[in-house]
Amino acid sequence: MSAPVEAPLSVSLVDPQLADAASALVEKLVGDQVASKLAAKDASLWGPDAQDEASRRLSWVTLYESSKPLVERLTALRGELHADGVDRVVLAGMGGSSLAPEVICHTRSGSAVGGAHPITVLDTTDPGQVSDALAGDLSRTVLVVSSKSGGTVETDSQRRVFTQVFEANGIDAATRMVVVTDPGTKLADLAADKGYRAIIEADPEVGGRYSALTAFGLVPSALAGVDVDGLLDEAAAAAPELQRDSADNPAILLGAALAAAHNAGAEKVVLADSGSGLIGFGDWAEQLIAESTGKQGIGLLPVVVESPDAPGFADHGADATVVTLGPAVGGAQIATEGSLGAQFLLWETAVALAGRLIGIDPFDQPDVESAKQATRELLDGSGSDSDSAAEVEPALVDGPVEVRSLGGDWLGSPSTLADALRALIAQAPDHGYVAVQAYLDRLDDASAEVLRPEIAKRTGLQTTFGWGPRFLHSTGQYHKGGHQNGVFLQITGSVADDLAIPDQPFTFGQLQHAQADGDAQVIAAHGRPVLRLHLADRAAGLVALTNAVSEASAATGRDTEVTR
Ligand SMILES: O=P(O)(O)OC[C@H]1O[C@H](O)[C@H](O)[C@@H](O)[C@@H]1O
Repeated sequence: MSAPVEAPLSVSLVDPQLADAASALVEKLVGDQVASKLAAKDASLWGPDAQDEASRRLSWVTLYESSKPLVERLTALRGELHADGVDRVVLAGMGGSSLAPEVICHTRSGSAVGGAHPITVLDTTDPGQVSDALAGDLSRTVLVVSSKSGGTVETDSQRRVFTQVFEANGIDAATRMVVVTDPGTKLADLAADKGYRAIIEADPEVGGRYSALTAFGLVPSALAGVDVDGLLDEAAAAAPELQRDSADNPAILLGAALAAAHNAGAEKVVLADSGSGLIGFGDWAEQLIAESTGKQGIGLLPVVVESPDAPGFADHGADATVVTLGPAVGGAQIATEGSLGAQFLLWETAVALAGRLIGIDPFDQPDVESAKQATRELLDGSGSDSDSAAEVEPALVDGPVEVRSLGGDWLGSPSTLADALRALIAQAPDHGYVAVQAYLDRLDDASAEVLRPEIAKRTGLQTTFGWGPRFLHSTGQYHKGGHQNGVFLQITGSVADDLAIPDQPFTFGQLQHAQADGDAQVIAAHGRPVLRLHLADRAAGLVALTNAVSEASAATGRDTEVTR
């Protein structure tokens, strides 16, 4: 048992106008006793249509207790693996099955029990990035295969290739596989059949994005050396405060403020870290907010920015609410502070409460499946090739960048990449947003991340950045289900060395491109413009693209840089 945890948790509504707008909603939540009803797992809180789903999705409110028995088992498993010389943890998992352990491991690497151990999170189909993970020291590697549904194609593909490469290196793959999944999935059956090292069943009554404190968050983190008992204690220490029907309950304040902002047209939630010490928390919150609320044409769009100084934060417009994780700085309207375990529970509770106030079901994700379906059809050949972005002749080839468009006849006849970017930006309505979707290698092509602040600075539009296919399991729901005012910049890249997926008729490279094509088709079918840029040379293409963004801003009429 860890030492008792003092977990000061606070939400400050710094902006008086927002605090004022939120106060009526705070009163309503308190009067309706929503916090205590949620603590009692009352599934009726989101209305009759959501009740059935909610009745199977509320175990997250007490995970700080129900996950405790896992701790001992995980400590023992880690000890056994270490005794075998296995201390490199690779995690195969998407969305809710990898975002929380990534934050936990990075945040806690300084406070790990018995010394920190690295974790490699593999939430990608990029052949280069998967190959790099395979090139690590396999003699010391355990693969945690995490999937609630047990059927996610990225995770299954990673499991297949690791199995093959373990065996090729003379390692019994079954001894290196730890599976986390819901009871009764086909992954659970396969793991039992093959005699995998461990099968850890997760609580099926918790959805993926609320599963930080279930086996999905705890197994990889504990194997990587994190004190997960302490994390649960942090959440336990915060719980009484979050369950109180009181106007100073931090979750009530945060949920009411987000809903009040949404209802006043400030539906983008810009998240910047201001010294919280929680590394990557914004990426975890992004999935929680986008998938929980982005549906029925409304919702909150999370925009994770580099710092409170980054474009989109201090210079935000009336369409955005700016939030610091950590102390309020740089014009923050809301600030949240607290330990990691406490902040997981705070944000989960606040988003569930905001969902009630906005009028959506926070536990479903009705638009995620459409892109998966389109990808499957492209891979099995049942989709029409003419629907595939890759099959369309480029409108333009500018140096290393091939330019195509989907979602209407808006591109015209660009003569440069900068023209094409201008045409895309011109499609954004006032208070719209730009989504940059990079189907590239998150490590080797990391320079792509500069596109977000550059585009935001030069257009004055809120701009998000996501690695594909990672974001499909996060903001992907919002893009299709939320406010339909986005324009989409999709980037794919050439594949130098493709990687086969054992016993599948497609490679990682083909899967990655089919995921890009499938999502582009679905977004275009919603009538939204997609500019598809294929980088025939990734490094040169990213340089050309960054230059084109500066060039394009000179004539978009949206260049706010000069006016600031
Ligand atoms: O854990 P899995 O079943 O593999 O699912 C991984 C992810 O898949 C989908 O995209 C869902 O929308 C996400 O909420 C989920 O986290």
